Amino acid sequence: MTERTALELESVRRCFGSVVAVDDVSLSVAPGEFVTLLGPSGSGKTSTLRLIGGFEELDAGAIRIKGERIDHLPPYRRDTATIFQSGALFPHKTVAENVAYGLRMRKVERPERDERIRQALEIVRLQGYEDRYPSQLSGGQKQRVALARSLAVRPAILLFDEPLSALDLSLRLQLRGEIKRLHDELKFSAIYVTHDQGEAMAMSSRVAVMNKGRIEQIDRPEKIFHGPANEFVFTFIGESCCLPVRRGASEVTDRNGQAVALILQNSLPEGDSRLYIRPSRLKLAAEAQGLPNRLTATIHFIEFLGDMHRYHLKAGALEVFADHAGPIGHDVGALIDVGWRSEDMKVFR
Ligand SMILES: Nc1ncnc2c1ncn2[C@@H]1O[C@H](COP(=O)(O)OP(=O)(O)OP(=O)(O)O)[C@@H](O)[C@H]1O
Repeated sequence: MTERTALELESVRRCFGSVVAVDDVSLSVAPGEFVTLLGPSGSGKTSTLRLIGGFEELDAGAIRIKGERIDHLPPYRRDTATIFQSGALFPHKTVAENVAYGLRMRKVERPERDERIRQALEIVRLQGYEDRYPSQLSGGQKQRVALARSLAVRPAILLFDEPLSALDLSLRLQLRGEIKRLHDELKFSAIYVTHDQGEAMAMSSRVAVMNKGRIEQIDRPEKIFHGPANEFVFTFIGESCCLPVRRGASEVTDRNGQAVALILQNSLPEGDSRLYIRPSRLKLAAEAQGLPNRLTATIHFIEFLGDMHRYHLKAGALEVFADHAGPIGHDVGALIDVGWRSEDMKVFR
Protein backbone atom coordinates (compact mmCIF):
# COMPACT_ATOMS: atom_id res chain seq x y z
CA MET A 1 0.00 0.00 0.00
CA THR A 2 2.87 2.31 0.79
CA GLU A 3 6.44 2.37 -0.50
CA ARG A 4 7.46 1.72 3.08
CA THR A 5 6.14 -1.82 2.83
CA ALA A 6 8.28 -4.48 1.13
CA LEU A 7 5.46 -7.02 1.22
CA GLU A 8 1.85 -6.91 2.23
CA LEU A 9 -0.69 -9.73 2.56
CA GLU A 10 -4.27 -8.64 2.95
CA SER A 11 -6.87 -11.18 4.12
CA VAL A 12 -5.21 -13.96 2.14
CA ARG A 13 -7.02 -17.28 1.87
CA ARG A 14 -6.22 -20.61 0.25
CA CYS A 15 -8.25 -23.83 0.45
CA PHE A 16 -7.50 -27.36 -0.71
CA GLY A 17 -10.90 -29.05 -0.95
CA SER A 18 -12.43 -28.75 2.50
CA VAL A 19 -9.07 -27.86 4.14
CA VAL A 20 -8.56 -24.14 4.75
CA ALA A 21 -4.74 -24.08 4.55
CA VAL A 22 -4.43 -20.28 4.84
CA ASP A 23 -7.30 -18.55 6.58
CA ASP A 24 -7.61 -14.76 6.38
CA VAL A 25 -3.92 -14.00 6.87
CA SER A 26 -2.85 -10.36 6.92
CA LEU A 27 0.77 -9.39 7.35
CA SER A 28 3.14 -6.66 6.29
CA VAL A 29 6.92 -6.74 6.07
CA ALA A 30 8.86 -3.48 6.29
CA PRO A 31 11.96 -3.04 4.11
CA GLY A 32 14.86 -4.83 5.79
CA GLU A 33 12.63 -6.88 8.06
CA PHE A 34 13.14 -10.62 8.58
CA VAL A 35 9.76 -12.12 9.41
CA THR A 36 9.46 -15.80 10.34
CA LEU A 37 6.36 -17.94 9.99
CA LEU A 38 6.58 -20.43 12.85
CA GLY A 39 4.08 -23.16 13.59
CA PRO A 40 3.44 -26.89 13.83
CA SER A 41 3.17 -29.16 10.81
CA GLY A 42 0.11 -28.34 8.72
CA SER A 43 -0.41 -24.85 10.16
CA GLY A 44 -0.18 -23.20 6.71
CA LYS A 45 3.34 -21.76 6.70
CA THR A 46 4.51 -23.26 3.42
CA SER A 47 1.20 -22.56 1.69
CA THR A 48 1.49 -18.90 2.71
CA LEU A 49 5.03 -18.74 1.33
CA ARG A 50 3.99 -20.46 -1.91
CA LEU A 51 1.19 -17.93 -2.38
CA ILE A 52 3.74 -15.11 -2.13
CA GLY A 53 6.15 -16.83 -4.53
CA GLY A 54 3.36 -17.52 -7.02
CA PHE A 55 3.44 -21.33 -6.73
CA GLU A 56 -0.17 -21.39 -5.45
CA GLU A 57 -3.16 -19.29 -6.42
CA LEU A 58 -5.17 -17.19 -4.00
CA ASP A 59 -8.81 -17.97 -3.29
CA ALA A 60 -9.31 -14.54 -1.72
CA GLY A 61 -7.32 -11.51 -0.60
CA ALA A 62 -4.45 -9.56 -2.10
CA ILE A 63 -0.65 -9.65 -2.15
CA ARG A 64 1.42 -6.52 -2.81
CA ILE A 65 5.14 -6.03 -3.22
CA LYS A 66 6.32 -2.44 -2.74
CA GLY A 67 2.70 -1.37 -2.97
CA GLU A 68 1.91 -3.12 -6.29
CA ARG A 69 -0.55 -6.01 -6.62
CA ILE A 70 1.37 -9.08 -7.79
CA ASP A 71 -0.97 -11.98 -7.04
CA HIS A 72 -2.01 -12.34 -10.71
CA LEU A 73 1.62 -12.62 -11.92
CA PRO A 74 3.50 -15.89 -12.62
CA PRO A 75 6.44 -16.66 -10.26
CA TYR A 76 9.14 -15.45 -12.66
CA ARG A 77 7.51 -12.02 -12.95
CA ARG A 78 7.36 -11.47 -9.17
CA ASP A 79 10.20 -9.63 -7.47
CA THR A 80 10.90 -12.60 -5.17
CA ALA A 81 13.46 -15.40 -4.91
CA THR A 82 12.85 -18.65 -3.04
CA ILE A 83 15.39 -20.80 -1.21
CA PHE A 84 13.94 -24.29 -0.91
CA GLN A 85 14.59 -27.01 1.65
CA SER A 86 16.45 -29.11 -0.90
CA GLY A 87 18.39 -26.23 -2.45
CA ALA A 88 16.93 -27.19 -5.84
CA LEU A 89 20.20 -26.57 -7.72
CA PHE A 90 20.56 -27.65 -11.36
CA PRO A 91 22.77 -30.76 -11.12
CA HIS A 92 24.23 -30.35 -14.62
CA LYS A 93 25.21 -26.70 -14.10
CA THR A 94 28.30 -25.49 -12.24
CA VAL A 95 28.07 -23.31 -9.13
CA ALA A 96 28.66 -20.16 -11.20
CA GLU A 97 26.04 -21.22 -13.78
CA ASN A 98 23.55 -21.95 -11.01
CA VAL A 99 24.06 -18.49 -9.54
CA ALA A 100 23.86 -16.97 -13.04
CA TYR A 101 20.49 -18.58 -13.72
CA GLY A 102 18.25 -16.04 -11.98
CA LEU A 103 20.28 -13.18 -13.44
CA ARG A 104 19.84 -14.52 -16.98
CA MET A 105 16.09 -14.88 -16.38
CA ARG A 106 16.06 -11.23 -15.38
CA LYS A 107 18.14 -10.30 -18.41
CA VAL A 108 21.07 -8.95 -16.43
CA GLU A 109 23.86 -8.55 -19.02
CA ARG A 110 27.58 -9.16 -18.67
CA PRO A 111 29.76 -7.71 -17.11
CA GLU A 112 27.17 -6.81 -14.44
CA ARG A 113 26.18 -10.48 -14.26
CA ASP A 114 29.75 -11.70 -13.64
CA GLU A 115 30.26 -9.07 -10.99
CA ARG A 116 27.08 -10.07 -9.16
CA ILE A 117 28.04 -13.76 -9.25
CA ARG A 118 31.47 -12.91 -7.83
CA GLN A 119 29.93 -10.79 -5.07
CA ALA A 120 27.26 -13.36 -4.17
CA LEU A 121 29.81 -16.19 -3.89
CA GLU A 122 32.04 -13.99 -1.80
CA ILE A 123 29.16 -13.13 0.54
CA VAL A 124 28.45 -16.83 1.19
CA ARG A 125 32.19 -17.58 1.38
CA LEU A 126 32.35 -19.85 -1.66
CA GLN A 127 34.99 -18.10 -3.75
CA GLY A 128 37.00 -20.69 -5.67
CA TYR A 129 34.01 -23.05 -6.03
CA GLU A 130 32.71 -21.48 -9.29
CA ASP A 131 33.47 -24.49 -11.49
CA ARG A 132 32.28 -27.26 -9.19
CA TYR A 133 29.07 -29.20 -9.78
CA PRO A 134 26.45 -29.64 -7.01
CA SER A 135 27.41 -33.32 -6.63
CA GLN A 136 30.89 -32.15 -5.59
CA LEU A 137 29.51 -30.02 -2.71
CA SER A 138 28.46 -30.80 0.86
CA GLY A 139 24.85 -30.23 1.97
CA GLY A 140 25.79 -26.96 3.67
CA GLN A 141 27.70 -25.72 0.62
CA LYS A 142 24.73 -26.51 -1.63
CA GLN A 143 22.46 -24.40 0.57
CA ARG A 144 25.00 -21.57 0.44
CA VAL A 145 24.93 -21.73 -3.37
CA ALA A 146 21.12 -21.59 -3.25
CA LEU A 147 21.41 -18.55 -0.99
CA ALA A 148 23.95 -16.90 -3.33
CA ARG A 149 21.68 -17.55 -6.31
CA SER A 150 18.78 -15.78 -4.56
CA LEU A 151 20.86 -12.92 -3.16
CA ALA A 152 22.42 -12.23 -6.60
CA VAL A 153 19.09 -11.21 -8.10
CA ARG A 154 18.50 -8.72 -5.25
CA PRO A 155 14.76 -9.36 -5.05
CA ALA A 156 12.37 -7.13 -3.12
CA ILE A 157 11.77 -10.06 -0.82
CA LEU A 158 13.63 -13.32 -0.17
CA LEU A 159 11.49 -16.37 0.62
CA PHE A 160 13.05 -19.14 2.72
CA ASP A 161 11.19 -22.46 2.81
CA GLU A 162 12.74 -24.43 5.71
CA PRO A 163 16.19 -24.11 4.10
CA LEU A 164 18.09 -25.74 6.99
CA SER A 165 15.78 -28.61 7.88
CA ALA A 166 17.65 -31.22 5.79
CA LEU A 167 21.01 -30.46 7.45
CA ASP A 168 22.48 -31.98 10.58
CA LEU A 169 22.38 -30.02 13.84
CA SER A 170 25.86 -28.48 13.86
CA LEU A 171 25.57 -27.36 10.24
CA ARG A 172 22.11 -25.98 10.92
CA LEU A 173 23.43 -23.87 13.79
CA GLN A 174 26.36 -22.65 11.70
CA LEU A 175 24.23 -21.67 8.68
CA ARG A 176 21.61 -20.07 10.90
CA GLY A 177 24.38 -17.80 12.21
CA GLU A 178 25.52 -17.05 8.67
CA ILE A 179 22.04 -16.10 7.49
CA LYS A 180 21.70 -13.85 10.54
CA ARG A 181 25.08 -12.21 9.80
CA LEU A 182 24.11 -11.70 6.14
CA HIS A 183 20.83 -10.13 7.12
CA ASP A 184 22.52 -7.75 9.57
CA GLU A 185 24.97 -6.80 6.82
CA LEU A 186 22.75 -6.62 3.75
CA LYS A 187 19.38 -5.75 5.35
CA PHE A 188 17.34 -7.71 2.82
CA SER A 189 13.61 -8.21 3.41
CA ALA A 190 12.64 -11.81 4.06
CA ILE A 191 9.94 -14.28 4.94
CA TYR A 192 11.35 -17.42 6.57
CA VAL A 193 9.34 -20.58 7.18
CA THR A 194 10.31 -22.98 9.95
CA HIS A 195 8.89 -25.18 12.68
CA ASP A 196 12.10 -24.74 14.68
CA GLN A 197 11.61 -22.21 17.45
CA GLY A 198 15.33 -21.77 18.00
CA GLU A 199 15.79 -20.68 14.40
CA ALA A 200 12.81 -18.36 14.59
CA MET A 201 13.97 -16.73 17.83
CA ALA A 202 17.60 -16.38 16.78
CA MET A 203 17.13 -14.88 13.33
CA SER A 204 13.92 -12.90 13.15
CA SER A 205 12.97 -9.25 13.44
CA ARG A 206 9.44 -10.52 14.09
CA VAL A 207 7.87 -13.97 14.45
CA ALA A 208 4.35 -14.87 13.29
CA VAL A 209 3.10 -17.94 15.16
CA MET A 210 0.67 -19.86 12.94
CA ASN A 211 -1.96 -22.41 13.88
CA LYS A 212 -4.66 -23.91 11.66
CA GLY A 213 -4.05 -21.46 8.82
CA ARG A 214 -4.17 -18.37 11.01
CA ILE A 215 -1.65 -16.08 12.67
CA GLU A 216 -2.12 -16.41 16.43
CA GLN A 217 0.43 -13.73 17.33
CA ILE A 218 3.01 -11.65 15.50
CA ASP A 219 5.67 -9.78 17.44
CA ARG A 220 9.37 -9.50 18.26
CA PRO A 221 10.88 -12.82 19.45
CA GLU A 222 11.30 -11.53 23.02
CA LYS A 223 7.64 -10.52 23.18
CA ILE A 224 6.49 -13.87 21.80
CA PHE A 225 8.62 -15.71 24.36
CA HIS A 226 7.85 -13.58 27.41
CA GLY A 227 4.38 -12.31 26.55
CA PRO A 228 2.53 -15.06 24.67
CA ALA A 229 -0.91 -13.84 23.59
CA ASN A 230 -2.76 -17.07 24.30
CA GLU A 231 -2.54 -20.69 25.40
CA PHE A 232 -1.52 -21.99 21.97
CA VAL A 233 1.46 -19.64 21.72
CA PHE A 234 2.51 -20.29 25.32
CA THR A 235 2.52 -24.06 24.90
CA PHE A 236 4.08 -24.02 21.43
CA ILE A 237 6.99 -21.78 22.45
CA GLY A 238 9.32 -23.45 24.92
CA GLU A 239 8.54 -26.34 27.23
CA SER A 240 5.95 -26.12 29.95
CA CYS A 241 4.24 -28.27 32.55
CA CYS A 242 0.50 -28.23 32.62
CA LEU A 243 -1.53 -28.65 35.83
CA PRO A 244 -5.15 -29.19 34.83
CA VAL A 245 -7.04 -28.23 37.97
CA ARG A 246 -10.63 -27.91 38.96
CA ARG A 247 -11.66 -25.41 41.56
CA GLY A 248 -14.39 -26.98 43.62
CA ALA A 249 -16.42 -25.36 46.36
CA SER A 250 -13.69 -25.72 48.92
CA GLU A 251 -10.52 -27.21 47.51
CA VAL A 252 -8.39 -27.57 44.46
CA THR A 253 -8.54 -31.05 42.98
CA ASP A 254 -7.01 -32.77 40.01
CA ARG A 255 -9.18 -33.95 37.13
CA ASN A 256 -9.85 -37.26 38.87
CA GLY A 257 -11.39 -35.39 41.74
CA GLN A 258 -8.50 -36.27 44.01
CA ALA A 259 -7.44 -33.50 46.40
CA VAL A 260 -3.97 -32.11 45.81
CA ALA A 261 -1.96 -30.22 48.37
CA LEU A 262 -1.76 -27.16 46.16
CA ILE A 263 -1.38 -23.73 47.70
CA LEU A 264 -1.78 -20.77 45.38
CA GLN A 265 -1.18 -17.13 46.16
CA ASN A 266 -3.97 -15.97 43.85
CA SER A 267 -7.26 -17.77 43.51
CA LEU A 268 -8.00 -19.67 40.33
CA PRO A 269 -10.98 -18.78 38.18
CA GLU A 270 -14.14 -20.82 38.86
CA GLY A 271 -14.48 -24.05 36.90
CA ASP A 272 -11.79 -25.97 35.03
CA SER A 273 -8.56 -24.22 34.21
CA ARG A 274 -5.05 -25.08 33.14
CA LEU A 275 -2.09 -23.73 35.01
CA TYR A 276 1.26 -23.69 33.17
CA ILE A 277 4.83 -23.27 34.41
CA ARG A 278 8.17 -23.54 32.61
CA PRO A 279 10.19 -26.47 34.06
CA SER A 280 13.13 -24.16 34.79
CA ARG A 281 10.91 -21.98 37.00
CA LEU A 282 9.81 -24.75 39.36
CA LYS A 283 11.94 -24.71 42.53
CA LEU A 284 12.50 -27.89 44.50
CA ALA A 285 13.01 -28.91 48.12
CA ALA A 286 14.91 -26.24 50.10
CA GLU A 287 14.65 -23.73 47.23
CA ALA A 288 10.85 -24.01 47.31
CA GLN A 289 10.59 -22.74 50.86
CA GLY A 290 8.99 -19.33 51.25
CA LEU A 291 7.57 -19.29 47.72
CA PRO A 292 3.91 -18.27 47.54
CA ASN A 293 2.73 -21.16 45.31
CA ARG A 294 3.48 -24.66 46.43
CA LEU A 295 2.61 -28.27 46.10
CA THR A 296 3.96 -31.45 47.64
CA ALA A 297 4.98 -34.16 45.20
CA THR A 298 6.77 -37.48 44.99
CA ILE A 299 9.83 -37.91 42.78
CA HIS A 300 8.73 -40.38 40.11
CA PHE A 301 11.97 -40.57 38.11
CA ILE A 302 15.01 -38.43 37.33
CA GLU A 303 16.61 -37.79 33.94
CA PHE A 304 20.17 -36.56 33.49
CA LEU A 305 20.17 -33.93 30.72
CA GLY A 306 23.83 -32.91 30.72
CA ASP A 307 23.91 -29.46 32.28
CA MET A 308 20.86 -30.21 34.44
CA HIS A 309 18.66 -32.90 35.95
CA ARG A 310 14.98 -33.20 35.08
CA TYR A 311 12.81 -34.30 37.99
CA HIS A 312 9.52 -35.97 37.02
CA LEU A 313 7.08 -35.48 39.88
CA LYS A 314 3.64 -36.74 40.81
CA ALA A 315 1.03 -35.19 43.10
CA GLY A 316 -2.15 -37.24 42.93
CA ALA A 317 -2.85 -37.56 39.25
CA LEU A 318 -0.94 -34.35 38.48
CA GLU A 319 2.38 -34.82 36.75
CA VAL A 320 4.97 -32.08 36.38
CA PHE A 321 8.66 -31.92 35.58
CA ALA A 322 11.24 -29.53 36.92
CA ASP A 323 14.75 -28.78 35.70
CA HIS A 324 17.43 -28.28 38.31
CA ALA A 325 21.16 -27.70 37.87
CA GLY A 326 22.74 -30.58 39.77
CA PRO A 327 21.17 -33.07 42.18
CA ILE A 328 18.85 -31.83 44.93
CA GLY A 329 19.79 -34.41 47.56
CA HIS A 330 16.55 -36.42 47.29
CA ASP A 331 16.01 -39.62 45.38
CA VAL A 332 13.17 -41.41 43.60
CA GLY A 333 10.21 -41.98 45.92
CA ALA A 334 10.98 -39.01 48.19
CA LEU A 335 8.23 -36.52 49.03
CA ILE A 336 9.45 -32.97 48.35
CA ASP A 337 8.21 -29.40 48.27
CA VAL A 338 7.77 -27.75 44.88
CA GLY A 339 7.34 -23.99 44.66
CA TRP A 340 7.12 -21.15 42.17
CA ARG A 341 6.66 -17.41 41.92
CA SER A 342 3.28 -16.08 40.81
CA GLU A 343 4.78 -14.18 37.86
CA ASP A 344 6.15 -17.49 36.55
CA MET A 345 2.77 -19.15 36.10
CA LYS A 346 0.09 -18.69 33.48
CA VAL A 347 -3.50 -19.70 33.96
CA PHE A 348 -5.85 -20.30 31.04
CA ARG A 349 -9.50 -21.21 31.33
N1 LIG B 1 -1.39 -29.34 -2.55
C1 LIG B 1 -2.15 -29.62 -1.50
N2 LIG B 1 -3.26 -30.37 -1.63
C2 LIG B 1 -4.06 -30.65 -0.59
N3 LIG B 1 -3.84 -30.19 0.67
C3 LIG B 1 -2.75 -29.44 0.87
C4 LIG B 1 -1.85 -29.12 -0.19
N4 LIG B 1 -0.86 -28.34 0.32
C5 LIG B 1 -1.12 -28.20 1.63
N5 LIG B 1 -2.24 -28.85 1.97
C6 LIG B 1 -2.87 -28.89 3.31
O1 LIG B 1 -2.93 -27.57 3.80
C7 LIG B 1 -2.60 -27.51 5.19
C8 LIG B 1 -1.42 -26.56 5.40
O2 LIG B 1 -0.27 -27.16 4.81
P1 LIG B 1 1.15 -26.42 4.78
O3 LIG B 1 2.08 -27.29 4.02
O4 LIG B 1 0.99 -25.03 4.33
O5 LIG B 1 1.54 -26.42 6.32
P2 LIG B 1 2.95 -26.18 6.99
O6 LIG B 1 2.68 -25.39 8.22
O7 LIG B 1 3.90 -25.62 6.02
O8 LIG B 1 3.36 -27.66 7.39
P3 LIG B 1 4.81 -28.39 7.35
O9 LIG B 1 5.61 -27.76 8.46
O10 LIG B 1 4.48 -29.81 7.62
O11 LIG B 1 5.38 -28.15 5.99
C9 LIG B 1 -2.34 -28.93 5.62
O12 LIG B 1 -3.53 -29.45 6.18
C10 LIG B 1 -2.00 -29.63 4.32
O13 LIG B 1 -2.32 -30.99 4.39
